[in-house]
Amino acid sequence: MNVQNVDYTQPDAAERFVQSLRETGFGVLRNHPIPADLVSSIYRNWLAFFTSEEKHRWRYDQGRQDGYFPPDVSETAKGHSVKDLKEYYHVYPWGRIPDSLRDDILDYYRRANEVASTLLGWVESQTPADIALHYSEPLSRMIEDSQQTLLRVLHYPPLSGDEQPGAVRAAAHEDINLLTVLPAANEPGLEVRGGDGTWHAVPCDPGQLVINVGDMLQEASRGYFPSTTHRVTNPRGEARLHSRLSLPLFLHPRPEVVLSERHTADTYLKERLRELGVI
Ligand SMILES: O=C(O)CCC(=O)C(=O)O
Ligand SMILES: [Fe+2]
Repeated sequence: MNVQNVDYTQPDAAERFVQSLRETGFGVLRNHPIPADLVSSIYRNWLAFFTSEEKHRWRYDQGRQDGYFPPDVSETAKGHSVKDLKEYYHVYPWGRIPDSLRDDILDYYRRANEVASTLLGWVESQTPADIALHYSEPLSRMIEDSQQTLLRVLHYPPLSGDEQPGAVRAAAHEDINLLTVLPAANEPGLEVRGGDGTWHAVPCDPGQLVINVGDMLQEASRGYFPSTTHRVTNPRGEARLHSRLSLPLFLHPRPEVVLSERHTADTYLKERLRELGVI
């Protein structure tokens, strides 16, 4: 398992990055256009939000799925029985966002979507012709004007010691969407499973971006791009007392986009959300 760390500004960036996605389902980018201080200010301000009682006023709406998801409703990964040790906030540009957090998070949403669109262009241009002919439209167009693309602000609280046995920050799972764009978290823990079943830390220094393939791209590329299993492990030692923040952007096509003969983006998403028990 060799997740490549690619300089976004180099002429061979598209080729090296997409090869890493093909071989590992993951790629890491440095020298990308998203300002590191925007990410660190988002982490700082949202940590304050998660550690205040105000968050409860922003509880999510079951139908719209925007807002705050407390630890007792957060996800149970497919095939697992214990809930992940996390709470999160679902940001959509059309959704509810606390006023003081709004400008930064929407600025990030816009910038990350712009980078994502470039990356989908790279993926498209590096897909062999016999696979690309099955894409129902250009990959970057699939997310254009999509209202479904989800920015999740994730908070993994410090461990208290009375967690349920077997509970982890994020149990092994695959992402549902096309690609996930993830700036370096403020603490380590993200791991990807190799073909031989062994776990590998995803290298990601501050300021870098991690990108991974989701099930929808795997579906649209007929398995050419693998949606690999990943997890977030519990910290040990003194790090147990640290909060961990991360900020995955899950790129979701417009609902009517055809992914394959079996699925549109909408039928695919609904099937997976039912499995997760969140709808
Ligand atoms: O927190 C992370 O680093 C990854 C989170 C993740 O994999 C997810 O929310 O799907
Ligand atoms: Fe994930």
